[in-house]
Amino acid sequence: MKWKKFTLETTTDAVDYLGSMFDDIGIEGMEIEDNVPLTESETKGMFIDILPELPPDDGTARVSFYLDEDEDTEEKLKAVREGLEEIRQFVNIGTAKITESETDDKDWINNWKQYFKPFTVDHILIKPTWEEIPEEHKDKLLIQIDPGTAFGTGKHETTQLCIRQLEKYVKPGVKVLDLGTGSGILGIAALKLGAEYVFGTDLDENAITAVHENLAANDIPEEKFGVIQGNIIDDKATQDAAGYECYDIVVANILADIIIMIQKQVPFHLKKGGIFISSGIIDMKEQAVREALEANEAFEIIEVTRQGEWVSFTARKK
Ligand SMILES: C[S@@+](CC[C@H](N)C(=O)[O-])C[C@H]1O[C@@H](n2cnc3c(N)ncnc32)[C@H](O)[C@@H]1O
Repeated sequence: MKWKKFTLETTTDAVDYLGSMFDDIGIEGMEIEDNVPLTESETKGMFIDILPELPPDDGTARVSFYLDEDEDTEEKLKAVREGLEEIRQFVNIGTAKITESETDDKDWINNWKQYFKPFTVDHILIKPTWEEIPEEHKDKLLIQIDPGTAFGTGKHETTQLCIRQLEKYVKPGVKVLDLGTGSGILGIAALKLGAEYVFGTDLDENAITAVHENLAANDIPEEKFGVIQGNIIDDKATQDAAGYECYDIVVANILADIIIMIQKQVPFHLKKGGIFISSGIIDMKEQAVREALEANEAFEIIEVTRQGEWVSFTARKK
């Protein structure tokens, strides 16, 4: 589908009003560029390690919206301009200059799919659900994935670090807790490697749908993989749903800062002697995670693995 991109120069005070005006006239979605610092909870909700340095907030904002090439652009822009005049009555909307900055052919939701091709991690073949099995990999252990809008194609170094540790520690019949399950790729890998049952949690509601779809794609019965939206760090309902001291392995591929918090809770869910595989740790945060694990009397670190700039710690519950 072809889209036309329009960018409006405005103020941060006007942004909320613009959103509601766009809704009213049927423009779906908008992109906001401003220099307003993120709040602590916004930062926590983002999957990034290092925040970019922003120039000071000068109260200006650039708001972009997209119109389908086939719709009547002039009519929509007229409605936008009328809406702007109404908003101008009660809030400073800045210059309100609109520029058509780009015409592009994009399908943002699906474009990434052309770059997701089958690949192997040791003897495991990970392939998108829509691709054929390459002839030369017919003998591999197959995992089929469509992450949808959740995280986890398996391509990321942090996921591969976890898969390799799962290959090492999953024995037939084990129970696995997959924290930050995303597409469910790690839980599915564990089941394919012989695990009896997986329980997954994620903050992202899209993960729940993705896990169900990927279970179906891999012919895995739903009862083998329970999944809920929730935060095991501080939510008692999520902790109860996961259950206590019943897992042989806990795997968590999340950010270093989250691993530091989550490792305090993990021993309550692991059996004695159980294994905690943690990943998502950028090398500059390795020492901080190491210190947290060493300070946790329940754990002894048994292995540190690396891929690129990413680090994974494997610890055993004493
Ligand atoms: C890097 S992705 C990992 C996805 C998948 N497990 C993989 O290895 O490819 C991290 C996931 O953790 C989730 N997440 C972040 N904080 C979390 C928390 N406190 N509890 C559960 N999930 C969390 C994110 O929503 C995201 O889906």
